[in-house]
Amino acid sequence: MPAPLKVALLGCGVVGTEVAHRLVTHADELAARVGAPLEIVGIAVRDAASPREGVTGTSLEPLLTTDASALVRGADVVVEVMGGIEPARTLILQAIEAGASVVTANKALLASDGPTLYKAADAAGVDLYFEAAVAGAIPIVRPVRESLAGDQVQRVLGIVNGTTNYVLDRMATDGLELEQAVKEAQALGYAEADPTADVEGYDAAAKAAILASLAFHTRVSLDDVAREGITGVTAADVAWAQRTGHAIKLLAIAERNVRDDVAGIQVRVHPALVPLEHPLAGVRGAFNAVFVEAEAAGELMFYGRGAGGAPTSSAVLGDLVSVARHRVLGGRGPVESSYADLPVLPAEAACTRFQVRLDVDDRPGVLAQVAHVLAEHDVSIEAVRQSADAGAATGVARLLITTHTARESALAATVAALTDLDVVRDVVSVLRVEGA
Ligand SMILES: NC(=O)c1ccc[n+]([C@@H]2O[C@H](COP(=O)([O-])OP(=O)(O)OC[C@H]3O[C@@H](n4cnc5c(N)ncnc54)[C@H](O)[C@@H]3O)[C@@H](O)[C@H]2O)c1
Ligand SMILES: N[C@@H](CCO)C(=O)O
Ligand code: NA
Repeated sequence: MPAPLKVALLGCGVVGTEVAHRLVTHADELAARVGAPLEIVGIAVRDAASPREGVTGTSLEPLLTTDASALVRGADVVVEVMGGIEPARTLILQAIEAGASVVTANKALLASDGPTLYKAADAAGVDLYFEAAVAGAIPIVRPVRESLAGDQVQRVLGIVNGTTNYVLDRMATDGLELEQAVKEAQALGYAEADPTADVEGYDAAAKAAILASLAFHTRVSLDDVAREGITGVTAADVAWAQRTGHAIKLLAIAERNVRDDVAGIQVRVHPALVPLEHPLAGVRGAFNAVFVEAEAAGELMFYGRGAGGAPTSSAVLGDLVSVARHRVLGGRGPVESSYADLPVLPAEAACTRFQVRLDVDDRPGVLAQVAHVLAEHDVSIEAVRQSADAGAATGVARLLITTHTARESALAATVAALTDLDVVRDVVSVLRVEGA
């Protein structure tokens, strides 16, 4: 068997500890799969003296170091699971310059500065793998980068944030308000003490940017993603969604689109109504799923755990085995593919169906006025439902309007005009309908 490959781990938290353990526990099998043993040469942490469950008192403890820079220079493969932009970015670049291949789980870094890393890896002739950065354990980066490399991806719809999926699911199953459900997610360790990155959609937006880059061979960064989190979703929205045969999901959407004869792509993250018959509607709890529509393959769905130490370590170790095999056998994996260079179209160009809930005066002619506003803005109505809803006051009717496909900008103008009508008391909610 060839000499061991030196593996440097950056970070020994939720993911790093699991990766280290599995490297030790399954050392023989991993060596057989790679064709060489994988030897951990060090684990970089902020404070080597602080006690760590599963590390302190084990054979891993002497490997802890606070000198990450020195560690990356002597490695064959660097596994970055520390997170954040700096020093992760500098350390990855140092590793690449020193000729090491890199495996990272860092979606935030890839979505903000991926091209710098890809370019450096390409120039140095080393691998940069990142399966764990999107939807944790679910194989999705590799299927899109490799298995679908001969196809034309048209659209990707993903539930890529487990925390928000858990929260929305709890709102649906027990009628919880958002705040209550977030507290529950925090108690279970899904949501951070500061849940902003999850509930405001930043985490999903980073993953959307990475998926869109891969699917459409185009550079897409976090700034290109139109983002709306779930903080505006109420228990009433969820109940109404159920009544009309939908689930509310936070979706990451990347799709081909055409605007003013210009072919481009659209990347957005927002809560959406998904018909209960759609496979994404059945993704419960903290699970993730990515639904891909490709020209030849048709519809595909990838489902599993998007977070957690063990599931995420599965993706990290899969990447580690791949890049290590390349070092043993020669060759490399795919490099960045951005040849298509499609423009990222503005959010207002997105086309989808909408469901608008309105409280209006309950008297003759009101429905006609409302319908006229939609017609004026070229928004076609698919269905209208009127109910004397519990929550609504006397003399007030609640209208639920579902539109045919309309442009985001047309819908926004419609909602503004509806708000200005005297007969409209309140535009209670506007939700996009996806996957229909
Ligand atoms: N936890 C998950 O479920 C999950 C899922 C997918 C991807 N990820 C990604 O994996 C990465 C790690 O996540 P985690 O949950 O294990 O984080 P964590 O906070 O549990 O662990 C981070 C580790 O990195 C170390 N570290 C941080 N900054 C450092 C620095 N400047 N110098 C030295 N060491 C430093 C910390 O000491 C700690 O050991 C992140 O990029 C995250 O986005 C996590
Ligand atoms: N916080 C993320 C996990 C890491 O990306 C989630 O809830 O899915
Ligand atoms: Na993944």
